[in-house]
Amino acid sequence: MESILRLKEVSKAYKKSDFRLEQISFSVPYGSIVGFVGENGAGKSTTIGCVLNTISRDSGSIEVFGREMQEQDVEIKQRIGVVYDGENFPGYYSAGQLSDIFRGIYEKWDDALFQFYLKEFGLSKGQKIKTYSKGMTMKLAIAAALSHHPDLLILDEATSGLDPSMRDEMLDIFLDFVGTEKRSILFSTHITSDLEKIADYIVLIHKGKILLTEEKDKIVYHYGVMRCGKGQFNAMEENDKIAWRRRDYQIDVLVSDREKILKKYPGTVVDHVSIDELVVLLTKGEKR
Ligand SMILES: Nc1ncnc2c1ncn2[C@@H]1O[C@H](COP(=O)(O)OP(=O)(O)OP(=O)(O)O)[C@@H](O)[C@H]1O
Repeated sequence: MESILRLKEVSKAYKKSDFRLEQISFSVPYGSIVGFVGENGAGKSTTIGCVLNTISRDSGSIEVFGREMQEQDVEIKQRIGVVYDGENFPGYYSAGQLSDIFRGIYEKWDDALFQFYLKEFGLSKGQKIKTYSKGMTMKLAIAAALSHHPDLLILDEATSGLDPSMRDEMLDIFLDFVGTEKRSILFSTHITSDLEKIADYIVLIHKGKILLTEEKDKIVYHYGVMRCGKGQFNAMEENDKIAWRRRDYQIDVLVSDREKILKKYPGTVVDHVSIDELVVLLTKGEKR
């Protein structure tokens, strides 16, 4: 399948900490939303920094729109929209002033679309950004990122400051965005319920390594968690256990094919797994 973004064996070590990204490989196919998950400090922002060339990688390759991004690749950067958690713009500007600046930077800057989003998100054009609430600055950053018609949208915790109804509205906007099959989103977030709603793939990073790349529907519909006692756990074939956590009275075992496990071990309880529980089992659990 063709990809809008492809990372191959990307590694990065920081001089001032022990953290290292180790051989990160994953792809973002055209027309898809890829959820990028992992605990605090797992390496999500570092990976995104490598993609955007704000952090220099030590080795590996990154292809965007089918070609390797160079350091000052203006053409590729025109086609990427980025939203960070936190300060995206200097606070002394107003949304109206931002629009004047972006008109000069982005070839495809769309004033009408930007005005539309400002209205839609209830943002005033003249108010200084530093007087916005956190949610308002995030909405503004998303509006600005969408208004230069990017083909790839990179969201680094971009929705964490939004209330549930606003997040829901944003998810619809993101789904519309990828609807044409020509655009994609790399969506890093801790709010995995949002990914359950809109992601096509989940990429899990842990301590700088990719632990899982999987279709979201497979996780939601096929994976499961078997709740078993010691006897049931010991009777299970090793190959059926992906990861497990021992609790006081039961052991939770992550399995990749819920239906198969239910048939193979009759009378057992195998729940559907949420992305949150999957992440916990894979990052904190024991493995074969
Ligand atoms: N400039 C830097 N120098 C040294 N270490 C750094 C630097 N930037 C980040 N790190 C370290 O790299 C690790 C990964 O950080 P990163 O921000 O990529 O994680 P993350 O998955 O985005 O976390 P979070 O979910 O908390 O945002 C952390 O241990 C962090 O301390």
